[in-house]
Amino acid sequence: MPGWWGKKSTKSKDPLPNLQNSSSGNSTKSSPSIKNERSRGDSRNRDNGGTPVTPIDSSRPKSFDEVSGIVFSRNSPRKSPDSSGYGVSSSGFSGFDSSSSLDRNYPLPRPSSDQIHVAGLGAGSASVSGSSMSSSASSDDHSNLDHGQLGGFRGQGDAKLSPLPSPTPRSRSGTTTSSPLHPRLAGLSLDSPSARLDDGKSECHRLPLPPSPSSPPSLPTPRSSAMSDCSSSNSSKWKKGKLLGRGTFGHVYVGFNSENGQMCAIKEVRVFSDDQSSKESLKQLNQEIMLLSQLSHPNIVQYLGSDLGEETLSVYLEYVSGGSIHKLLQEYGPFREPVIQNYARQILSGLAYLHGRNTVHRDIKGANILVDPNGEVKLADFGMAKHITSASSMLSFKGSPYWMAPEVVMNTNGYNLAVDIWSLGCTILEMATSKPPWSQYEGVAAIFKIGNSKDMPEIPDHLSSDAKSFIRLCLQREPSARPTASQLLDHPFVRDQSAARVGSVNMTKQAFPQAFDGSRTPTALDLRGSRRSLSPEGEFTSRQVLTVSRGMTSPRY
Ligand SMILES: Nc1ncnc2c1ncn2[C@@H]1O[C@H](COP(=O)(O)OP(=O)(O)OP(=O)(O)O)[C@@H](O)[C@H]1O
Repeated sequence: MPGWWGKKSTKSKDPLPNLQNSSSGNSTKSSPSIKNERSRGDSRNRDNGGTPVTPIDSSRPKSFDEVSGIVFSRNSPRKSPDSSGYGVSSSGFSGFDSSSSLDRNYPLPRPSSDQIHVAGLGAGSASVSGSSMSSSASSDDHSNLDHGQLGGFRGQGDAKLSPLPSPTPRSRSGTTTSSPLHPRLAGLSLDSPSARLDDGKSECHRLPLPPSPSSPPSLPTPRSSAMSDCSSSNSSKWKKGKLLGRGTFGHVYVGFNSENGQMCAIKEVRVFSDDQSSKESLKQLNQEIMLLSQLSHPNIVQYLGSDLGEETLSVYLEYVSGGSIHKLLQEYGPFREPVIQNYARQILSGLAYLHGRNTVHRDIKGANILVDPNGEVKLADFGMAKHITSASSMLSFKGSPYWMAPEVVMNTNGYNLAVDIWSLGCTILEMATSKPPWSQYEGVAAIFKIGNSKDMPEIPDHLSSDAKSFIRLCLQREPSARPTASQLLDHPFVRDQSAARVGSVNMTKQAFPQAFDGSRTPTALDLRGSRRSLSPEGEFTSRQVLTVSRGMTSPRY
């Protein structure tokens, strides 16, 4: 066991930690989870009109859920398993040398965040994400929110409910996108349990332009067909296919456009039930729409449009048929290091792009990272993501416990983009072992390990020194000591382009050799991949893609 691991984690020897006696000595952290969603200066739960959080009966043993007001992730290892930068400079960072002391206590520069926008709705405030947790004593980061920059559900007709003006959202075709939100949806007050569209009819709204460079030339682009055609509902263009999976707030189906042959993923949420959970679902999905609609990057699942129907809100997303990293781990076991390197580089690339837009994902983990048949990795599930401001780092307590950064657990001074770097480190460990760090501990003990101990999660010995160095950098307890995503792109673990030259295709093949049985005919979307390779040197030819995509079996859903 490497010395820097600190003391060995001993399963369940720790009594359930008394979080009230947190070592940080901050009285507000007695129960990190309950209080953390509160905005500065306002501890009331705005979503429930200031109703105080139900006190916990201290006279009996408590589960973590009770202590924290948090319900654990469906992906929690102790729960049922998941059924479930572009041109970013290193901002003065001098690079990595794996043999140096960088991975110990190298004083790394803080991520630059000159102007970070607060754009998120206070999603998830009143309940729980299935793959994540959030405090129930939520306001919705109101103190951090600039509603003038985000469309939302606050107040019908509220002039503040405009989409983010900056940075100007552009589609991959370079055209400025319009608001993804139906005006009436934007004006829908979630505070009113009876909020409905006037006529209840299914309508479409102006949609952002799709990634035309990736669309097969022989096929009409989504914009030229379903995506920008507001004369009829998007839903009439997309036929709902098989169920891909269930999230906390709805179901995800395959969608097929019988007019142009394209496929998508349809995330569907029932919207007009007059219950809090439905409103919460809608709110979270709206947040995801607002954020995703402004993003365009090969390593981020592309938003294609949305459709508000009588009873459902459907969000059309790029279909990533390989399933999540979590699912691949479940099916095929731990990944080999070259695959981890390749995936890590792509995740970092997506994160560098996201962080360059001052947006934090907040729920990076294997279950929220999808993989294409050609090995292209996409960040998904932006329900937790937020734009943040440097002046008001977030205080909300959201994310998935085992992937959660110490500052989120303890939440002494809020947190920032660096939480995603911690979660990336956890995800790399997840890829190497099929389990997240601290998975040997039950929820509250894991939270204690993350938040109150100085221990480093166990890093497998079989990993290279570069990999270990990379993971240790990500898992620096002091957020400011963690490198930024763009800095990490210079780390030898991911900088080495030999893996990229081999190409994502071979990486995938190497990772899942049993999946390549030659049985599957390549699709148009497979061909699309040949024009979308991230790596400058690693562009693969259509032939390569054809060779590999044939036979990549989809994970079982
Ligand atoms: N764009 C997509 N392409 C292919 N599959 C997808 C896509 N988006 C989601 N899925 C799959 O659909 C299922 C449900 O996804 P969803 O994002 O709703 O929930 P989740 O991430 O499992 O949980 P939660 O939203 O509660 O965190 C998952 O299995 C996920 O892998």
